[in-house]
Amino acid sequence: MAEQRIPRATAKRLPIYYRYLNILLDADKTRVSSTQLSEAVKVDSATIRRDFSYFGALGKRGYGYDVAKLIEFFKKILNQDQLTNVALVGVGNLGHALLNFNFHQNSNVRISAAFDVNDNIVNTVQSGVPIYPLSEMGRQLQDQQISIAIVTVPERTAQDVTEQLVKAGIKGILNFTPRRLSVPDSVRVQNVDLTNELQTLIYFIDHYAEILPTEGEQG
Ligand SMILES: NC(=O)c1ccc[n+]([C@@H]2O[C@H](COP(=O)([O-])OP(=O)(O)OC[C@H]3O[C@@H](n4cnc5c(N)ncnc54)[C@H](O)[C@@H]3O)[C@@H](O)[C@H]2O)c1
Repeated sequence: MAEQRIPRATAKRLPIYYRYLNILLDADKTRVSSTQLSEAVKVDSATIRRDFSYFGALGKRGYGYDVAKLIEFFKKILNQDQLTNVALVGVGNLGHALLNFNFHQNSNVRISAAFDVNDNIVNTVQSGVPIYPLSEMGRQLQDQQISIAIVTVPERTAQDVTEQLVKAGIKGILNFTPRRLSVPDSVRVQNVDLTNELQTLIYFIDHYAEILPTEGEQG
């Protein structure tokens, strides 16, 4: 990832830009203006220009941005020029869905190892991903150089699993459980809560339907 600190809202938009730039490249487009990008990704053009300026990517007036150069640029920032392996802990309903989805069709992230306590699925391969017992977590994470884990275990075991992940050297956790996890400062947790997202959406539709979303809410 980029060394410089960028606003969280900007970081969240980078994959959206990257995906659309690849669509342009596939369509043999060599350049794009911030206005065209804005219409496609539904982020206002001033925000796009500001986002790009954090990385020193400055468009030329009357020319716009060079698509291939931007892609190369974002590829590095997003680590798309190398495959990032991530682990999944808890292969139940949600875990299975994520395994089926796997990420590598759309990005250079893939789930390369999954862990569970259920004897019926441990030591099997699901959607092309091996499921290991928890006892193998430390070794697998180290061997596969995995530093990110997705946690989809029941809430009651989430903290315990987190502690094992931290012990195994994990640096980032994508937490799907309702439990707010305690981790050392060196570990970053990103919470995903579909109910919360839906409620936020309902709130905005009910209260602000006529107002365009601002930067913080977009993307
Ligand atoms: N964030 C969201 O939007 C969202 C949506 C749905 C579910 N969830 C949450 O995701 C989690 C999983 O939900 P689900 O429906 O897939 O549950 P599930 O019961 O179907 O699956 C849980 C899996 O975790 C395994 N497991 C239990 N203890 C474990 C441990 N200590 N180590 C490793 N694996 C363990 C179980 O064997 C099972 O395979 C729950 O916490 C649920 O609340 C979140």
